[in-house]
Amino acid sequence: MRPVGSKYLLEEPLGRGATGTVWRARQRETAGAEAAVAGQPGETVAIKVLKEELAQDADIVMRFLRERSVLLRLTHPNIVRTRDLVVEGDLLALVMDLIEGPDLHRYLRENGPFTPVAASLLTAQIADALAASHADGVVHRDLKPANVLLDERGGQMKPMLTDFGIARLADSPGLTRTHEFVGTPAYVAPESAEGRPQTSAVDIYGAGILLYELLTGRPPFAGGTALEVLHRHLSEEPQRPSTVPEPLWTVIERCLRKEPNERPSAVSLARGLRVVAAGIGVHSTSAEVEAALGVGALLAPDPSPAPVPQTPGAADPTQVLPAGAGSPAGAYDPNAMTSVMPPVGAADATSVLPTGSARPGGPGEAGGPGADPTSVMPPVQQPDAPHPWQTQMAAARDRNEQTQIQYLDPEDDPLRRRPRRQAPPPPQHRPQQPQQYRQGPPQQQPQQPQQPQYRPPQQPQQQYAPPPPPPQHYQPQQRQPQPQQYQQPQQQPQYRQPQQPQQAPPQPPAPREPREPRRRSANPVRIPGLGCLKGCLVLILVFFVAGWLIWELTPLQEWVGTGKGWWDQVWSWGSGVVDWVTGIGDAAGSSGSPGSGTP
Ligand SMILES: Nc1ncnc2c1ncn2[C@@H]1O[C@H](COP(=O)(O)OP(=O)(O)OP(=O)(O)O)[C@@H](O)[C@H]1O
Repeated sequence: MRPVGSKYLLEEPLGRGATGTVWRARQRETAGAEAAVAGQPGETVAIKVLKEELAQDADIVMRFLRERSVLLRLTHPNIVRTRDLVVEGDLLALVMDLIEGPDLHRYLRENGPFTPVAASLLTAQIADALAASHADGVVHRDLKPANVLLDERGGQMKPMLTDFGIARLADSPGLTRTHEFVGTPAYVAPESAEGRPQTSAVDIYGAGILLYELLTGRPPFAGGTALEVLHRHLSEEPQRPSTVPEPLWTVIERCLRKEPNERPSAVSLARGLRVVAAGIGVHSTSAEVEAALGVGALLAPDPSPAPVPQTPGAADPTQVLPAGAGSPAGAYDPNAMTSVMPPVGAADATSVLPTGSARPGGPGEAGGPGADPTSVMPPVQQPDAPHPWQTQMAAARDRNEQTQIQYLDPEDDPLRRRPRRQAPPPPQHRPQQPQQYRQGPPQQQPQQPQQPQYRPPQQPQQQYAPPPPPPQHYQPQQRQPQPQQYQQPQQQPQYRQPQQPQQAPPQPPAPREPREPRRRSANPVRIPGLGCLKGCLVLILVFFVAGWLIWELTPLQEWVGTGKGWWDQVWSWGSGVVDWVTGIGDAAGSSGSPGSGTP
């Protein structure tokens, strides 16, 4: 179990998303005053530990801290409560209420679509949560079934909207640099896809997509590539599925308007959905049915939608401003940053700033280039900056691809660092070879004298040594053989020379006297076939001596009965063979000459 701050212990992972991993965790001790919920020791909570690249980015840490007050005060029966924010070293974490139940995405996958009434009532509660957050100036921007948890306590399913504020963190420069995706193609509003100014109406569009998915099991614009999906959001009108009642379709169609100003506010959406739910049930009265059919009149647009900064990467404080600017609770407080910083020497480890994360004057510091708290204008997008759509597309592609691909010099690639046989060195370097041979095991020396597999002089770092002696024995300064080292085959091969030959090598053990390389022959002149002739002569000699011994020491001489000595007997055998061969030659000559035929 890993501690988070001094107050929490991570127990087991519950799931993993694009921005981090959510853990089931336990409270160790009561949190400090800066936490929204102090909690009790032993209480179970959910903790979203944000990805390291988020936590290591000073901009994001500052934004996280600046929005702390917004996130912590965002309370609603249908919003997963953020209890505490922990910043500790390289760790950023949101402590939330633990919701016992699946998320809506999983529920849909396992149970199929909802009935129209159930879908309407469930979405109405989500709209309630949006209405509360929009009133507080907070736009979710990543509304989708996966971000709706179903609280199943008490035998009923209560939708709980989660991940508020995460989209804004993900939108900051640090994450944009790593091509993370903010939003999900199937739920992205047309204005977000196009890079137009966004408002809280993007959440209404998301709610319309979500409602459609609850009714049909899939979002209206899905399938194909992410680019195609985004294109469909921009150009295609959704079609009413036959199973969707007409009043409900009126609501969906209004939520999915391409023009954000034509979408209803969250408040009117919630009200409209309840009216529809009442009018499409089997027990609905005619008045309820009438009211449902006239739902269009209820879906009034939001007169003052909460704004979203246009340019990803801008730490725009207007994003945390409440709609009712000037109200004490919601007004942007230029001192917000100082208000979330603990006093120096604060005892609570959960509220301390990470070391070096808020460098004075750094990009994340108030007054720094990336986060000017006094600015109220959204920054203007640079003309040559990538279009938000491009960024989102790249991120969508890379979403599940955490591996960073970068060029690696093969010489530096440990996987490619293999022994490479080199061309023999030029003759003038031959005198060096015997010493290099002796870096191999002694038993290999005879087999390899003609195959110098060693580095050419111009590449001293690529010396190949068949056995794997320790690195220090390959330093250029050390050419002495170390036969005892060859008894260590378990050592890792080291095929590269150290890159700094000027460095003093480690003190080697006392070297043995170098042995002369073993030569196959002392005779420098090579006569082809000489070896074979010598072998034959030796063989004849052996036969002669063996025959003599047998002739003299065994009864063979008596059996043959010639009475001759060994030498005489051999001489007579030789004469007999010569006569026989001569006779054959004569016979062949006489039969081949003219007139020699038999009469
Ligand atoms: N407060 C919570 N209580 C219980 N489970 C939670 C809680 N918050 C999230 N989870 C679970 O953790 C998992 C991961 O959540 P997370 O929000 O990271 O996923 P996501 O929404 O798919 O990712 P993202 O929004 O980053 O793209 C989800 O399956 C969700 O069910």
